[in-house]
Amino acid sequence: MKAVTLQNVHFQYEEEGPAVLSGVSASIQHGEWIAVIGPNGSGKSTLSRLFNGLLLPRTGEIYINGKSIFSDDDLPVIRREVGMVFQNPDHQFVAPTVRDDIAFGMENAGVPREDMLQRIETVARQTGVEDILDKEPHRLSGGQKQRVAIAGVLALYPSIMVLDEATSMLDPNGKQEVLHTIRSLHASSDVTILSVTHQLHEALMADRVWYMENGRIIHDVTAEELLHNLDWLQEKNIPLPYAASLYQSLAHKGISSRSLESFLWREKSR
Ligand SMILES: Nc1ncnc2c1ncn2[C@@H]1O[C@H](COP(=O)(O)OP(=O)(O)OP(=O)(O)O)[C@@H](O)[C@H]1O
Repeated sequence: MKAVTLQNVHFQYEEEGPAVLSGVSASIQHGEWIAVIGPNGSGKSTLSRLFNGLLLPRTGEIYINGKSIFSDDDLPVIRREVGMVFQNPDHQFVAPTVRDDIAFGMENAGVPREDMLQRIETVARQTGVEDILDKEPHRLSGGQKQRVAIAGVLALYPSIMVLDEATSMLDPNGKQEVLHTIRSLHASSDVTILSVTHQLHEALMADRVWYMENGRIIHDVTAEELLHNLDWLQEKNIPLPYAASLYQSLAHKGISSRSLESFLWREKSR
């Protein structure tokens, strides 16, 4: 059974409005990390919001861990199984301290108190927020806030985590902190990850990349395949990471640089 199956999914926000998703079919294996890239307005965020039924397709089917998003019985289960982290770290807090904030979702889900304490400890360690549990969320840096948001989602033991441009509002340090957290989560757990991003170097950290255009996934490739199609990426006006752009310039001059290629791979697997 796949973690996610999308079958010919169509979506539009208004009855007579334009098609936003036009026949999306794809699937994700358990434990896989998929990054979604593509131009503004191509439907990336909309697609990510279908994963936990925040939005429902007009037509088509979505199965999450084998359960249909259209089943009234399964939808509440799906909502528990899919954790969402959004772009703006300031919009995700409800409690006066980090600890209470992580506990909030668990209280709503009826997690027993002893389990809650244990889970807070575990997810705080996973996201590196152990030392700020008693702090007020609004006093934290952007990277810390997003890691607390991820901790709150992880505490509910999701099997799928959707991150919609979770690093885009962060400074370079904050981005690094959050990416480090996602990478170690991917390496150490079997949580399935879908991350929407405009940054190619972030997308290259994933196992597979979906490139969207006009409401369709027009490329579904491994990160390796993407790295070997740098010319195509440039045609699509996707800014290349510096090392990739240097590699491409040298390749165009007929200089093949094995050491730069291995550097790119080291960057990817770091
Ligand atoms: N709530 C909404 N109501 C109506 N139209 C919407 C709504 N949200 C998004 N859209 C439209 O749907 C299309 C896809 O938007 P979406 O945010 O999914 O794209 P995106 O690829 O995530 O874009 P970006 O990279 O700019 O975030 C756009 O044309 C957008 O204007």
